[in-house]
Amino acid sequence: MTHKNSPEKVHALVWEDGCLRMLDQRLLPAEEVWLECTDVESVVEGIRGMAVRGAPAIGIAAAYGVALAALEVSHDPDWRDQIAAHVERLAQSRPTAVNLFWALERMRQSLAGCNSLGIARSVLTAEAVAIHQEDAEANQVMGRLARDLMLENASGPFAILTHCNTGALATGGYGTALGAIRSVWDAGFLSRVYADETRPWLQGARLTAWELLREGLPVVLNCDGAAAQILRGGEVKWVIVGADRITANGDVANKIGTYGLAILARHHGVGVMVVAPSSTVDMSLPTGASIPIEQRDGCEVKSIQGKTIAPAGVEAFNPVFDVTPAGLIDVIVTERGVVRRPDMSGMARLFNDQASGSVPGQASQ
Ligand SMILES: CSC[C@H]1O[C@H](OP(=O)(O)O)[C@H](O)[C@@H]1O
Repeated sequence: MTHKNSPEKVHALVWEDGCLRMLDQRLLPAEEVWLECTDVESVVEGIRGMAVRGAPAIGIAAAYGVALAALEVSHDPDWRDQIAAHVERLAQSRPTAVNLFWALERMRQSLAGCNSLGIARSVLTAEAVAIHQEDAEANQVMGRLARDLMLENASGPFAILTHCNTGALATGGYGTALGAIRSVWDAGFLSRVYADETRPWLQGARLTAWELLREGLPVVLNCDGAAAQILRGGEVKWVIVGADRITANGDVANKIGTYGLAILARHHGVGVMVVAPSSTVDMSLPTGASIPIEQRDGCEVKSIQGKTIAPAGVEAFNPVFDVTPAGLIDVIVTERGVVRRPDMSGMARLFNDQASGSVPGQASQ
């Protein structure tokens, strides 16, 4: 077991000599265990089983999966088809985060330019590393943009509430919503950050609290049901979340519970900010109604880390994302810029190059 996480820097994924090391987030915060992925199937299982999760991190892992595919296939005449079949397997791992399909399309385009397996092996590895690095850099840019926007009207430190985990564990590093929170903290304007526990998978309790506590940020863990009372108190100025897919009109798919949080925030006059890189934008879908929402096994609702908390026979409803309409979002921050009061024209201004539908969004049937 190799520890790659230092107190100041957390990684979800580490690529080393043809091996993708994946921090198994299912075991956090109790244990830091690294899975050694040397074939595509282990990456597919890691994404599907949520050893790695978080929209950008899923895309990055899938990109490395394609690089592993090139290393895995043999020098047969149909090597290109074999890689394409592995890409298809990766595309089936989880349906909602468009970052997965965006990354796979970028790897497909890199593969198309390779005329030998030897070249494909080095080109695809370099492309996956680039996707990883670009995401980490985008998060730094978004952190600055979000911080500057929040400080526009700030007379002093303020509190933020966040949902799920959008930190280094969900991205190429630093985080999206958590990147914005880290940037406000570094500027001396963060009084407290409330982290929703985020039932049923507990990304907030197990991951966000872990990330922020190890860096000394003033994180307070709360039950999802306490968010209304917290927002009513007036201390929180912003609800900041990530995204798994943003459509052409600014609708946002994100962790289940985000929609309700946005309604609460609007009711209490609290700003709603979505922070997400352009790899999360899917201009091929006109509204959030077309976003495929992942339904996971009801056992995730009826148990916690293997301990049953509900009668075995009860039916469970477990959609793990919901869609927040653009009208409930005050601002979307991307590395390309900021969209205030998001709508079709605001999104097109920044993402017109994708408006042609070139983004491979797997729309629901
Ligand atoms: C940086 S965006 C992370 C995004 O992904 C999470 O979902 P999951 O943990 O199921 O992959 C959640 O929607 C976060 O907002």
